[in-house]
Amino acid sequence: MSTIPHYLRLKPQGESAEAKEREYLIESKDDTQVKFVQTTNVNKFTRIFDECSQIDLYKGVLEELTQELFQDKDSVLFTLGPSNSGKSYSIYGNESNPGLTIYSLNDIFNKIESNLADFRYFKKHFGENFIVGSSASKEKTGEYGLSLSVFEIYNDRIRDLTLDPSKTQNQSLDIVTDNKDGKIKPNKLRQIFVTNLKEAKLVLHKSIKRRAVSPTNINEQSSRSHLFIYFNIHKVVGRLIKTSRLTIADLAGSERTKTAKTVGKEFKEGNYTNTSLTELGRILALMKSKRFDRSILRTSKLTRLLLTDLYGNLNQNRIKILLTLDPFSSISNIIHAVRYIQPVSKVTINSERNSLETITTEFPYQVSQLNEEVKVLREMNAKLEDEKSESEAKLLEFEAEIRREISEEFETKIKEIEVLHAGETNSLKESHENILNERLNLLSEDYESKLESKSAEFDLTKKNYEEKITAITEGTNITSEINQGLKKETDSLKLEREDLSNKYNSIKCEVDTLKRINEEIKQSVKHFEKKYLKKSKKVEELEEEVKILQEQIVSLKSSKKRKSDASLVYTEDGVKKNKTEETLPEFDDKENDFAVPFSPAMRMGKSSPSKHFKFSDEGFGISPVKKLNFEIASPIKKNPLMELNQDTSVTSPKKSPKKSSSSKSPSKSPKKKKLLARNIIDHDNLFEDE
Ligand SMILES: Nc1ncnc2c1ncn2[C@@H]1O[C@H](COP(=O)(O)OP(=O)(O)OP(=O)(O)O)[C@@H](O)[C@H]1O
Repeated sequence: MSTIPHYLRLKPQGESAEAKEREYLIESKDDTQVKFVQTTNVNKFTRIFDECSQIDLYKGVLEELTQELFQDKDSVLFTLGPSNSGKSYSIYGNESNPGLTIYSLNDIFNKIESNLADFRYFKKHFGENFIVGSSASKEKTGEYGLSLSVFEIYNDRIRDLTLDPSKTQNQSLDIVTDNKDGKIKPNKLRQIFVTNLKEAKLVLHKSIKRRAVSPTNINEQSSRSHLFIYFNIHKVVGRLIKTSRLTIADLAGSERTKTAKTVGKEFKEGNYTNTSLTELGRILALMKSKRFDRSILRTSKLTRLLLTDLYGNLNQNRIKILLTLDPFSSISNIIHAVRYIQPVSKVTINSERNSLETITTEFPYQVSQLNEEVKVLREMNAKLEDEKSESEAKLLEFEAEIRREISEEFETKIKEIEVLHAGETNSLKESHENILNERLNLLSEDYESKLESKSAEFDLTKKNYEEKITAITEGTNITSEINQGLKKETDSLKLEREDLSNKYNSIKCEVDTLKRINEEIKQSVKHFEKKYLKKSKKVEELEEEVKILQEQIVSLKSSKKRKSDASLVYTEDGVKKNKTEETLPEFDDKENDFAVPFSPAMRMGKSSPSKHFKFSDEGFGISPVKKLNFEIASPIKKNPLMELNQDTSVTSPKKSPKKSSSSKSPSKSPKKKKLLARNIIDHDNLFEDE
């Protein structure tokens, strides 16, 4: 006979100066017993771990349970202890000091990694709550598989920690027996299939991070929930899947709320924790009693999940408890925590390990019988489930039927009541109608008299208005006459305005024409002025030439006189006579005054006058000077516009109508022809002038 294995781990003092100042609360101790200060009792443990490494703890506590997983044995290890005493450290550890779970996983994978089965077997068996990662391979032909489940009990609610917290805010899973593996567990709890240590560590790390923690006076990151980890080893046996489970539970700190100085939410959490731990202690104590009833486990979720396994496995040594204490903390917390473990130390169990193997070899018939029984029971269970759902459906139908019947019953009752009250209603209706009629009569009389007085008033008002309308109509007639007169006047004014505007337009046109003419005249005057200046220049040149000619004439005259003097003969009467006097005509200097039009070229001695004028001995019938005189005088006397036209015709030899008669002579040069034409014109003009 022995007790349930229960271990104590003592937290080391720590290196900080503050830690070193703290009092050591252990009076005496060895490998299995410890006595704390201020206490009289000696506390016994299966083994006490002081200043031990993580691996030593694993080997001393969990290694055995891990190995037994492969012998189809379920195991439970849970840690107890005040806050900050090292429960989480022992179970998970840290990067440099991995905890019990990591060593256990490492051992599991060492066994199964080369013997993994195709995950589809497990998926098919467990269904939607069996989660397979992308790294899982189908090609495996081994027999094992490992899945992890992580959940917490927080304020008596169960939450799956493998799910995102946003999806599990108000989650509270029920506890059920899973038909697939026959285990008690939270309903729809996810099982995460992992194929190597790295994956398994990741699942653990992620899930533990989601655990409810809050600061207490003792620990900044105090775990406020009971955390459960399931290592499910699945084994393919023919067409069956066998599952054995290792449960590791990290229970919330068992410190007294007074020491933890918690308030509000934390105080409530503390109460839940303490209640569940007290319940755990109570049930552990009861377990040794013959009066123990399995139904007592149902009192809390913690006891149901932990002690159902404990109860079943009690005699098989597959349950272990680890208490962690900090011997440098508070004695009251230590005593408080030890109190939970005391009942366990008193529970004696059969040291003979009645494993399944021994049972199978010793009682093969009974085992096969029991297996048959289990099979039948499972079938019955399935049938009962079907019946249950059928009954539920029937219940719903039945409920609907009852509702229908009740509503029909109510309807008939309502009708009966209506019939009962029909007579009463009619008499009431009549009396009400009478009262109403009387009131209506009174009201109508009153209204009629009021209506009469109002209609008289209306007639009077109507008459007044009619008179006013007549007066207004008369006034309207006068106004229309005035309007007509005004209209006529307006029309005539309109006509007048049209007339005036027409006149204005024509005057405007005239003014525009005059302006244009004026502009043309201005242009002509300008043109003429230019021409006049040109001609004046020409006149000056001609005058110059005339002067030269006159000088020549004078010299010619004097030479002529000399010649005539030389030919003079005295007549009988003493008068000097020219020898040729009879043949020569009388020559009046003034009358026959002429000028040879020398061009500037002639004056320069480049051309002789004889080239331009033909001096005939027969006489000078036409005087070019006359023409010159006319040309000088005419621009001043004539209309400038006429002058412009004449000038154009004269200066343009092609257009001149007079040119044709004189230019016909083929013997004459163009210059001579021009001069000849001018002489003819001059001749005509001379006659006109005369
Ligand atoms: N055996 C040990 N060796 C070294 N350090 C330890 C040991 N035990 C605990 N610690 C340290 O003490 C601190 C508190 O430990 P831990 O968080 O495990 O306490 P806890 O009991 O889980 O507290 P709570 O219940 O409040 O969550 C941690 O920093 C941890 O590293």
